[in-house]
Amino acid sequence: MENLKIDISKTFTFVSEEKVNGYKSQVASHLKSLYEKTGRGSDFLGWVNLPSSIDEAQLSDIETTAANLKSKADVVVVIGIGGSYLGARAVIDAMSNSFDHLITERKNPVVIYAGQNIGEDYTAELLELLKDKSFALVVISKSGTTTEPALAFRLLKDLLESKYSAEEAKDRIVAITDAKKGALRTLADQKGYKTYVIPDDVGGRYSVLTPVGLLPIAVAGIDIRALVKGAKDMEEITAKEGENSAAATYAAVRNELYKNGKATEILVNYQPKLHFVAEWWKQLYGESEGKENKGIFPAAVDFSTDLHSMGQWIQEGVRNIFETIITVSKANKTVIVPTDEADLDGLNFLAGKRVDDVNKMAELGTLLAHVDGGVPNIKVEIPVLNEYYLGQLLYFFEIACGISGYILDINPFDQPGVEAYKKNMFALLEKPGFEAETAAIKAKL
Ligand SMILES: O=P(O)(O)OC[C@H]1O[C@H](O)[C@H](O)[C@@H](O)[C@@H]1O
Repeated sequence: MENLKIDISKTFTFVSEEKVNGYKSQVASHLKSLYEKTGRGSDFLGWVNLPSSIDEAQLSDIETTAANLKSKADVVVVIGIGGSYLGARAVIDAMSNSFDHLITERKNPVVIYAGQNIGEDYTAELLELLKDKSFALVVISKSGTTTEPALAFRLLKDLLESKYSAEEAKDRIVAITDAKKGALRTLADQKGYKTYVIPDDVGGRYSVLTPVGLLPIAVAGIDIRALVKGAKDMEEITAKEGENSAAATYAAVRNELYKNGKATEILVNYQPKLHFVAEWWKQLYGESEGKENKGIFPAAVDFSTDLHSMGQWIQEGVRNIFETIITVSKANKTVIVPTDEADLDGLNFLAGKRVDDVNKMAELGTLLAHVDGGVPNIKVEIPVLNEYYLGQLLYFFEIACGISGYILDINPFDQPGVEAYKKNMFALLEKPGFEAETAAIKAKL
């Protein structure tokens, strides 16, 4: 059976193959540190063996809860931000019909999101919409104290409790949070919600294969067993192949490119369904590596859409970028370009071809043009877009991120910088306990 593959040959006019191979011994030792939990941030390595440690009981419990929510609700609102949001959305968007929200004959509820922004119009429109819908809530916060999801949950819980009896409202809420700490845990225990625990040693951005990702994904009717199996196989492949694995190669080459002035990595997809995989990847790499004044800036584009907006910059702008394409070998569905007698659009030369053939030539043509234009290219390829290969892809990026962070010599498992905005926001909002910060920030205004 085929597995995820990486091709870095189109980086070798910019960095030498020899130099990239030169990372192997340090990559082997970083992998050892990850497996033996001896490197920086070693308290947060629970994700490394997560795919192989998820058991049947956990999977069937999640499926049962998902079935319960499906039987009750037409709309399930997943409340969370950052790592408590992006993994679920990445998989749900990748595996759902592109027009899912417009499909009326449904087997599964529509999954929508809240708590990932503080837009008042978004919030008002959501509350308005839900008034007349049968809905349920999955609220996710590892810390249990993040402002954005807490605010959204307060509002949505109020609406739910005004619509249903106390007992029914309780049965329409699932909370995913810390085992003991945080306001969400206290509330969930008091109200008697069904809860799932986010393990202490799994950080938000590495939590997609815990109930954080798996429950919403299962609610959307997506096969979580195949997803976990894909991740488990990639866990095994990486452990077996070590410094020669695809993940090790990716970590090594991106660091060598970075050393040679390529400070921005652009993740490219040619399937709009992968947009949120890139958003998930941006958090994974951005929060893991952007510290101590170091780190590749993770950016993303959707092609061919963005070739008509960002393509010019990528082709001819500052030469400090490289691209990583996620390529899907075969589309799942078939659309053939028809012949048109008049051929006024001049497209008859494409007649009989699949739309994916056109997409693939756009991909290859762009790749070659960008390499010619001074943009090194890494290709990460999966055979088809399904749950199994998404599982491989997610674990591949996670383990590569751990290795890459260690090559960069930072702690890839903390995010101290995120606190700065929170502190200012609380000071500006005059949160109790922030009196000194409030006085200090007001003096700056
Ligand atoms: O799950 P939570 O504790 O609510 O955190 C949600 C997100 O916000 C934080 O500020 C962190 O920077 C992220 O790493 C985290 O994923």
